[in-house]
Amino acid sequence: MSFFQSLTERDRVFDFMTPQLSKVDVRHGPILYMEDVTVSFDGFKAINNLNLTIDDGELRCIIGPNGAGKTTMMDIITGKTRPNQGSVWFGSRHNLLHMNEPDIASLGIGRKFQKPTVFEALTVFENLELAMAADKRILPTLTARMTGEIKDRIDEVLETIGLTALRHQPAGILSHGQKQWLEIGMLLMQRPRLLLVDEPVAGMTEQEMERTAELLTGLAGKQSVVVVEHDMGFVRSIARQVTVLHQGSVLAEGTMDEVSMDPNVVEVYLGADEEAA
Ligand SMILES: Nc1ncnc2c1ncn2[C@@H]1O[C@H](COP(=O)(O)OP(=O)(O)OP(=O)(O)O)[C@@H](O)[C@H]1O
Repeated sequence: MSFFQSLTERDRVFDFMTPQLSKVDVRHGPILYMEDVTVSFDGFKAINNLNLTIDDGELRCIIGPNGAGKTTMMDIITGKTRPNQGSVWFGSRHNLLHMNEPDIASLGIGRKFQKPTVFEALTVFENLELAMAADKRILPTLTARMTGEIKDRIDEVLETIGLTALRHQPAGILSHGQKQWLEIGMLLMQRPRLLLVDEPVAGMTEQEMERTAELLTGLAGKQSVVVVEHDMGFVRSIARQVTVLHQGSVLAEGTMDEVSMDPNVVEVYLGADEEAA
């Protein structure tokens, strides 16, 4: 095929769309590797010798009581908080402790905070477009051809998040759940390899929770997804592997059934949760 023919291929993904991501090397191990990580705040160990690995394409749920260190763990992965000791690797090539927040994000680690922060006055479509344009690697090289590719990507993401019919509506009219999906879509625009999702179903209706479960389980495989969630019913509906954090360390790991039967977990977390329910 000639060079000019290759330029007209419909399904071609230009290098600028996935430049760093292909460099994440998972051939010999997990996509995320945390070993012996400790973080102290004024002498208090919010994370204490934490060991955690996430496999490529895995969907992992992280649960644990308030103050267990879940948010701090996400902050370490995204470069917001630096640990006092330990190693954190993305694939086998990228030492995240040597990188800053923007570089970690452009490597393909996306984070969804609990509160949706979509641009309410813009349409659903424009929000997705903006998420792509925010990628500094793309803006200077935009051409009509590439804009077409971005439109295709937006259509694909709209389909994934179930908002195709609402594409031209302002994001401000969306329900809480739809805003959460749109924000996940905004992260997907940049084709992340690892998505960190903080309490995605807080404040959602039952129906929205079901749709979110479908969305997250559908994303797994294509990317790795780490979900921090307090709603045990939701965790049970999506989780294959669950990690229970307690006092900054892993207390238990396994299927939801395995961890629910672990006496230590029942004592510090699930027992109290079920009594409260
Ligand atoms: N910047 C900080 N300075 C001091 N202490 C902090 C700081 N950030 C977190 N902590 C403490 O570290 C511990 C772990 O907090 P973290 O927010 O990571 O827990 P969490 O598991 O996310 O809790 P929650 O479920 O309530 O969100 C808590 O005791 C918290 O008060």
